Amino acid sequence: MTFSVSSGIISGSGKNKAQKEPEKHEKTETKKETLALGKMKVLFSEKQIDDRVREMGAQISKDYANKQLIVVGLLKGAFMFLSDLVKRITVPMEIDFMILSSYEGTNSRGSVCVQKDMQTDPMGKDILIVEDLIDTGTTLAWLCHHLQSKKCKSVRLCTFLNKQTSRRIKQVNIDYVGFECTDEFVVGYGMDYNQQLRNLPYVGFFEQEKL
Ligand SMILES: O=P(O)(O)OC[C@H]1O[C@H](OP(=O)(O)OP(=O)(O)O)[C@H](O)[C@@H]1O
Ligand code: HPA
Repeated sequence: MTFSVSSGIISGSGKNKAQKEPEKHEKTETKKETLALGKMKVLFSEKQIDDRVREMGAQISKDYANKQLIVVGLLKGAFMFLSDLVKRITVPMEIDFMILSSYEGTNSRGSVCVQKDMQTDPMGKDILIVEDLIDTGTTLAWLCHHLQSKKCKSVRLCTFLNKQTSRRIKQVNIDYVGFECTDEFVVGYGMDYNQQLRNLPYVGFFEQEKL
């Protein structure tokens, strides 16, 4: 697949993402270029995703009968999964969002900061955190710890993808997992490559071309 983007966009500073230095241009206007990112391999199709999300929704509906459910989506990555998932949950709920960002140190990504907090007071509520993927575990480990101080009635974690990776540095208990996922840089269904490709309705990765 070739993917046409402006050099300014593709060279963004996303963590754990392939980095590409912007080309230097004499003129300041953004130059359009076509980047060959390799062939897209589909990991999870729309049909597989739909089937699994329905199953997850049914399970969550059972588990949260008679509870005060607040579904909290972590933006941006979880937006598509959350929107599909809540349609399959049949118990009453509130929906809220957070934006967290983590910083890379020389060896680890330890610090997380809240860019946008949830609007609902979580005290006494049953919180279900909805995430697109867990990689190092930093984001969810930090959030669990953070919510412990908020006197929630319960906190459970739901992730669409659980990456099988040696980069996992924080062990977190995940209550609901959509799919176990190989250690590829995945895109689509909310997940990005330098902020692009979130809109793909399936999950894929770019196969490295053999030399
Ligand atoms: O387990 P971790 O190593 O903490 O990584 C997982 C987080 O990283 C990605 O978010 P990102 O910060 O790229 O933001 P995004 O959701 O806006 O894509 C992903 O969406 C998870 O939230
Ligand atoms: O595989 C990934 N895709 C998108 N964003 C990510 N952040 C960590 N891993 C990934």
